Amino acid sequence: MTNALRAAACTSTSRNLPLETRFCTSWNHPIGLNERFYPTCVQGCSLKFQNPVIGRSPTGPRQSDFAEPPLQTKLGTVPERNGNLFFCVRFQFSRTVRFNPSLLQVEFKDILLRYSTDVIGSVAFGIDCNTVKGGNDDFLNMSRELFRRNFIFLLRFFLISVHPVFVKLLPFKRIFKDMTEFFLKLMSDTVNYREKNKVERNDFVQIMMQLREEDRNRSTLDRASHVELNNDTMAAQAFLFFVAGLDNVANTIGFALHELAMNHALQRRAVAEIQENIRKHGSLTYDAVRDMELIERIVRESLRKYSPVGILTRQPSEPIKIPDSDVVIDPSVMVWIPVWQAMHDPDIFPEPERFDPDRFTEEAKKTRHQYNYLPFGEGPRFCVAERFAILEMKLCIAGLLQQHAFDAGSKTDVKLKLDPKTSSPTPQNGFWLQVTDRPTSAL
Ligand code: HEM
Repeated sequence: MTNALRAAACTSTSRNLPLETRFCTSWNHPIGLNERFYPTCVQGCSLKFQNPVIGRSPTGPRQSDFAEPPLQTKLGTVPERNGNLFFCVRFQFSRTVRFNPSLLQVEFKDILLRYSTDVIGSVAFGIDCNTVKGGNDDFLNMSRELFRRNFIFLLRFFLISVHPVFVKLLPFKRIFKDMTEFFLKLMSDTVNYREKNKVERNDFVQIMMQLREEDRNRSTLDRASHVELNNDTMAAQAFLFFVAGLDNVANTIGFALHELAMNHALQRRAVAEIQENIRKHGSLTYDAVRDMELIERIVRESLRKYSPVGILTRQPSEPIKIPDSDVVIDPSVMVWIPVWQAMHDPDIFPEPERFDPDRFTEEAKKTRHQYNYLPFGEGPRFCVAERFAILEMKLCIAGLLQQHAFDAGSKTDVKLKLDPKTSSPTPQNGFWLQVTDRPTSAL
């Protein structure tokens, strides 16, 4: 048994994860940077992994980049993407109606992947991919390639989960040569175009360009303490967003839609909340989406029941004793934190297979330890884009429910079969749903 597996085994027997308050200070991300492969976009050797001891790189994204008000302005481009999404659903809808009037069914997995690709393309790379409308397929092909479930994908995932040394040993840069070159060129073209034409957009590329400018004005000594932001490191950073923000988002929305289709009472409550907030704010604005508490609880419950992340990997920066035991985790040990298991523990979330957004009311949350629910991780390495992702998903669900009613159709797997070949829950047969137009009188 490897050290990592041993540590995982001992944490999984402990219901109160041994993270406690020192989670934020005493646990590092175990994957280190390997200069030789830097900046291989593909293996995430981006600024994220710059310095596992210090935590986030000073030039990497900051949580504040995703907090209001910048979040509000970044989201400005998302309704536009939502517009395309509705167009796509309508297109599929009219096509199915035309070909087979009895089967008004739409497969959402592909549409949602296109939606999240368009959002990340716009937010992280500053380009309009329009994949939902069948535009830039290069970008979409990259996302499909990235999540292709083949032997290399599984091997790569398994090996880097077991030990960070595999990030150093495996020639990822060579294996994913085309992908690496694609993203490096994309970033350098975008930055060069903006510099030449003095274009400014409200997106992540702009933030990185500003940080690079600030960095240039720092002293040489100051600059030497971290990696320089240049087109390559910016591409690596944006690529991390690309990896982190596609499948997770698409699947979480898909599972939520599936559960809403199976539970009409819940769907009616959700639609009532959407109607109320659209009436209050005039349309599906940022404020309207922010105020939708039930939709947020639906997203959070989808993240609990179908968490895209099964384990978190950490390495203690000092020996850590597991409370109420004689187990001490040595800093040389890599630890797997079984977040999936905690979120399916019947003592913490009774009847864990039941989809119940009310587990996330303020009162219900007070009854649990905060580390029992970790879909976005915790501590210095937690997901920088949590708030952004939640809003992106809420906006998509609210927009779809505003226009359509969802139901199970003949192609729907009422009890979704999950694909055993994937590292995060993915429905084997996609998200087939029966879709009907919601009468305008309902809104
Ligand atoms: C359903 C949506 C998402 C889930 C469940 C999710 C989950 C996570 C988790 C668990 C981590 C921490 C990994 C660890 O502890 O090792 C993480 C990190 C990260 N996520 Fe997300 N994420 C989501 C969406 C996004 C999106 C949309 C973006 C980009 C726009 C994003 C960007 C990042 C980045 C940059 C990190 C690395 C943070 C760092 O270590 O500095 N994520 N995410």
